[in-house]
Parts: sequence; C-alpha cells; structure tokens
Amino acid sequence: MPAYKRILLKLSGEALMGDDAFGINRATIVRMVEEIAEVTRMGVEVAVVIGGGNIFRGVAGGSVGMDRATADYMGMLATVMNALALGDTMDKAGLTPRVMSAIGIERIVEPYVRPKALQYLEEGKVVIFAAGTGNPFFTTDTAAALRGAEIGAEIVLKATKVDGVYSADPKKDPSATRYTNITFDEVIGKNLEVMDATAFALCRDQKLPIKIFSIFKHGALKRVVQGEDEGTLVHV
Ligand SMILES: Nc1ncnc2c1ncn2[C@@H]1O[C@H](COP(=O)(O)OP(=O)(O)O)[C@@H](O)[C@H]1O
Ligand SMILES: O=c1ccn([C@@H]2O[C@H](COP(=O)(O)OP(=O)(O)O)[C@@H](O)[C@H]2O)c(=O)[nH]1
Repeated sequence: MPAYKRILLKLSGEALMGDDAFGINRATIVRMVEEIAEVTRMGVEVAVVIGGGNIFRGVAGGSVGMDRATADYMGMLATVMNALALGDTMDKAGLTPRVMSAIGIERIVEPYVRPKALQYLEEGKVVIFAAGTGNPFFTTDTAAALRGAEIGAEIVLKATKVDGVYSADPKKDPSATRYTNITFDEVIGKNLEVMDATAFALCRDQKLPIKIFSIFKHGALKRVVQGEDEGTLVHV
C-alpha cells in the first residue's frame, strides 16, 4: 500500500545528465521513467517538476555579465526542453504525460492551468510542470514547493545527487552525517543548502513535508512512496 495518494516529484536537471558532461543521458531518463511508472501502477497520482541545470543555469549566465533575469528566462526554457524529453520518454513507456508550462509557449506545450492539472491527475495522467514558477530569481525547487501546495500533494519528493540532508555539504565535508528527520526551522536556521531557503519556507508555511533522497539509488522512489526509511524527511 502506498503511503501517499498524490505526490510532487522534483527531478534535478543535472541528474538527467547521468555520467555525461551536459544534456540528457538516455539510460538515466529511461530508468527514472520506469521508476515513476512503477509508483503510478501503485495508484499514486504523480506530478513532476523538472529542473534545467543540465542545460542552463541562470546564475552561471548572470555571473558572466548577462542580465540575471534574461539568464533566468533561458534557464526556464531549458526546463521546457527537459520536460519535453521526459514527456516523450514517458509516452514510450506507456504512461500518459501532460506537459504544462508556466510561461506562454502554446505552440509547444499547453499553459499551466490549475484545474486542468488537477483533472489530469485525477485521470491518472502524469503532469510535468515546465518553466519553473515562470519568474526569474526563483528555482525549480521553489516551483516544486509552489505546485506541490497548489495541487494539494501530500509531500514533495526531491530526487537529487545526495541521499538526504547532511549536517554540512557532504561534498565539502566528508565527516558530515545524514539526518533521518529534521525540522524546517532547523534546516533553515543551520543554512543547510540542499534546497533553497525559499522552497523550505514555503513548505514550512503550508505544512507540506519534503523528502530528500538519491536519484541514483535504484528503487528509492518506490521505497519513499511506500513510506519506508529512505533519505531525509523535512517536517514542521
Ligand atoms: N547540508 C547538506 N546536505 C546535503 N546536501 C547538501 C548540503 N549542503 C549542500 N548540499 C549540496 O546540495 C546539492 C543538492 O542540491 P542542488 O545541486 O540544488 O540539487 P538539484 O540539482 O537536485 O536541485 C548536493 O549536491 C550537495 O552537495
Ligand atoms: O521559477 C524558476 C525556475 C527556474 N528558473 C531558471 O531555470 C534554471 C534551471 O532551474 P534549476 O537551477 O532549479 O534546475 P536544477 O537545479 O533542478 O537542474 C535556474 O537556474 C533559473 O535560471 C527561474 O528563473 N525561475
């Protein structure tokens, strides 16, 4: 029995690269889609927010002198590309995906309309939210928190490069230890940067828990959905 009826899954753009230097790694995206299909077969309604860091990151453009807002719009377009790739892969795996964009780009993907998204979820379709929040100076982590709250998801699942929240960045501090549970106040107060503070604050206000787990660990998504011990739970 799944522990949740409706989930919001945040997939990092960078994780789509697999072992490649940039872009979308075929084997990685296919495996992720298989794992998503597995949980939809359990009757869980799945919405996905996809990142864009594998193609473009606004801060990188901004740092070389480009106007930050312009760079961020490029980043949002990158998430649209990933969303199309993910949708196509889902289609071929027998799922019914619907890509919805936060920025107007109607010839390519339909616009995000909340009631429509809710309808798709009730019909068992997988909704992929593209273009983040549609605003510069935000991230797709914040988009995940926002859409998660809007669609009434019971939890936001962040599939990322690390297998949870650590006492310090495990890439920089090998002695860092992983939390099984941590409160929003603690994660924000200690400035733990696994997810941005805006996303944490929004989820805290909405009492929407977040689970952070490894995108590379096979079967982790299913275990999370079954409520098993996996990754780190961030809660109020
Ligand atoms: N306290 C911490 N616990 C876990 N990861 C952390 C922490 N501080 C920083 N990180 C870093 O956060 C990264 C995950 O965030 P990010 O790169 O934004 O992921 P994504 O691309 O999935 O959105 C990890 O690669 C990790 O090195
Ligand atoms: O609401 C949003 C979401 C994303 N972005 C831009 O899109 C890029 C890619 O998103 P993100 O870095 O969150 O992707 P991920 O880390 O998941 O690969 C960001 O760097 C921003 O430039 C944005 O401007 N507003």
